[in-house]
Amino acid sequence: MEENVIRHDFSISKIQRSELKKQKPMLLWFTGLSGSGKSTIADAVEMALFERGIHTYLLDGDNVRKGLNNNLSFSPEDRTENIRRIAEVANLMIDAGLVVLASFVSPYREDRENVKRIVGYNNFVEVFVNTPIEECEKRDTKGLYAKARAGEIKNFTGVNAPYEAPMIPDIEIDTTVVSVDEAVLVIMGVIAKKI
Ligand SMILES: Nc1ncnc2c1ncn2[C@@H]1O[C@H](COP(=O)(O)OS(=O)(=O)O)[C@@H](OP(=O)(O)O)[C@H]1O
Ligand SMILES: Nc1ncnc2c1ncn2[C@@H]1O[C@H](COP(=O)(O)OP(=O)(O)O)[C@@H](O)[C@H]1O
Repeated sequence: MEENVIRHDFSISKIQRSELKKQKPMLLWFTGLSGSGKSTIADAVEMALFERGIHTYLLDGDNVRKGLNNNLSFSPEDRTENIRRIAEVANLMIDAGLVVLASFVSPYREDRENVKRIVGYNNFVEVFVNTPIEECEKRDTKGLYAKARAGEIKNFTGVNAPYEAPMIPDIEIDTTVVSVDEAVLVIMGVIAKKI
């Protein structure tokens, strides 16, 4: 089917949309265990960008797994499809000129590689929120680690499903030693030159 779909060349380009917004679009990808601090830091970075007049959008579990991807489970195949769809949505948003922030466990290295392929390596910044599992489990903000330990969740990342850490992330943050404000400063420092 796909071979019969022929792309139409529209008049307004990605570059023109980006110039109108006076910003360079990109994807800031937050990966890490549940409870590591991805959403908290992504939220704070989005606020910092917003205050500087940057047009953003934050993709995370609430607006994706409850909507677009509400037919997907946490099996390896469904996680791969989850991340693929998110990457395609992020790519459209990049095309629209936005700075996109995405906060997903995204435990598989190959899935994250695929995100880079889809959006383009130059548009991608990987933030590894590398908080030790002991700390994530102590926080247990949603009570999910307790459920997973009790055997009530069968493939919970870090407990009974793998997390493949990035080899060379662009930014790495351990929230046991870096505060939210410090994390924002580090991230803003790295992306300031790119936007
Ligand atoms: N089995 C299992 N493993 C990991 N996480 C689970 C699971 N079941 C539910 N949850 C909750 O769903 C959030 C992770 O969804 P993601 O879409 O980010 O996961 S993935 O990227 O497809 O692996 C994750 O949210 P965060 O805590 O924000 O990371 C969990 O709260
Ligand atoms: N330095 C920090 N950075 C980010 N979150 C932190 C930090 N210190 C404590 N926390 C707390 O850890 C929890 C992280 O939860 P959340 O951001 O939802 O993680 P995730 O999105 O990775 O599941 C929040 O309750 C947050 O207040």
